Amino acid sequence: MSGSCKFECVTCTAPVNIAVIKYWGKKDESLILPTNPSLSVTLGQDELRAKTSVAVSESFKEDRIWLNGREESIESPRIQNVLKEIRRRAHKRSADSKGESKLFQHVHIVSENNFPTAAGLASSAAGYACLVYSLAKLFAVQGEISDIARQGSGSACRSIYGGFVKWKMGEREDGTDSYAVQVAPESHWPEMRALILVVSDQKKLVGSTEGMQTSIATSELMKHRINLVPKWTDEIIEAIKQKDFTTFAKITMRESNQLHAVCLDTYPPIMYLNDTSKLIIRLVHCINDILGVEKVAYTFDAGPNACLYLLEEDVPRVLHLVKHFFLPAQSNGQPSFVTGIPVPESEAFTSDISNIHLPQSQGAIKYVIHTKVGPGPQVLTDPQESLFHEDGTPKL
Ligand SMILES: Nc1ncnc2c1ncn2[C@@H]1O[C@H](COP(=O)(O)OP(=O)(O)OP(=O)(O)O)[C@@H](O)[C@H]1O
Ligand SMILES: C[C@@](O)(CCOP(=O)(O)OP(=O)(O)O)CC(=O)O
Repeated sequence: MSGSCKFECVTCTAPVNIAVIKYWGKKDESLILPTNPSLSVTLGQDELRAKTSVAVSESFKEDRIWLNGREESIESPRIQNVLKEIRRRAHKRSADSKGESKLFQHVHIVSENNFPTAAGLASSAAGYACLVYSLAKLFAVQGEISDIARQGSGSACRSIYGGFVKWKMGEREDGTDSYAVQVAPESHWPEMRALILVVSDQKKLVGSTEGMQTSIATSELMKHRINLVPKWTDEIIEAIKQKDFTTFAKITMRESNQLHAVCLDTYPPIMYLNDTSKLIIRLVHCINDILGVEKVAYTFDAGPNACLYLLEEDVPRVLHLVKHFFLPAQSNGQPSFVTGIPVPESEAFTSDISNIHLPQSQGAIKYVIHTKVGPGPQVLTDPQESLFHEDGTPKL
């Protein structure tokens, strides 16, 4: 527990995850139960993380939430579902110990992301995982909590664990068997890297929630996908266990392409990929052709930003090409084009460039985040880290 405020409070961080087998479709909208299993890689929190402080006090008159410096409505059904479920489990746990007064107090929540919110960078996953993890610490809720995060935003359940994480679809109608499990820890494949190519950090036109609803309602291809995905999930888990990058990459790319084919098959069609996304896809295939084997994989969520998975040894060479084709002519106001883990200066891969026949698209990628596989949520014990002042008011 942080001692930074006289109110009882806890501060935690939680990571983003980017799926290689995507969740797309719900069979139960309110419990958030998926139509297929999914699998993701949890990314490093130095580069991408949500941070949340939660506090209880007798003096709080109502539940409240501040996100990125602004008060938001606490009435959002998803936040309400999360709060209700945490309190229900905390009450159950304390039933034998005459209950605790804090269970009857109101909660204040302050959260911020160190990257753009609602811009296709999985802020909802990190945000809800952080909220649930922090509340569980505050109210001493033990056991599985990824199923609570799932009720905030489906993909958030996978951010409760580090490394490589599967969200089990589950079969029960009450959703009790639909939760996340770690397939391999972050230490399993230390060479694995991710490059997030930020094409746009604007809010997307069709959110994931709405997009997948329309796909389920209208796409014929979706039925084929739902049957195929469990097999791909098993195969990619085996590839991760064996550290077989080629198989990992092939499944990742084909799976992403299939998701976006389903989006196009949705009526009216949804187009998350833009011209830059398509150039990135072509560049990755050119690089893999030059290298003679799949050394880089792309995957796209519900937006134009690419996540490239690759091994550490290939990062300088790939970044050199990304810069050649996409580096802005002038600084975009970004301190540097590549942020995150430092990359050693590359040799000049000039022959690569002459072998790739693609147009240069200067400035089409705004910036790149270089990160690796990371751990799950963390508790911050340093009182300085709290997002509350000592008098219990939020630091805004
Ligand atoms: N730190 C946070 N704490 C609580 N809720 C958050 C936090 N960050 C984001 N959210 C919630 O998630 C919403 C954004 O989710 P949305 O799905 O639109 O974007 P995204 O997660 O960034 O993109 P995508 O899901 O396509 O990767 C916010 O409006 C807010 O409700
Ligand atoms: C394309 C995706 O990123 C979709 C994520 O969808 P959300 O988890 O944001 O959807 P809701 O459950 O409705 O909140 C794929 C994935 O992360 O698996």
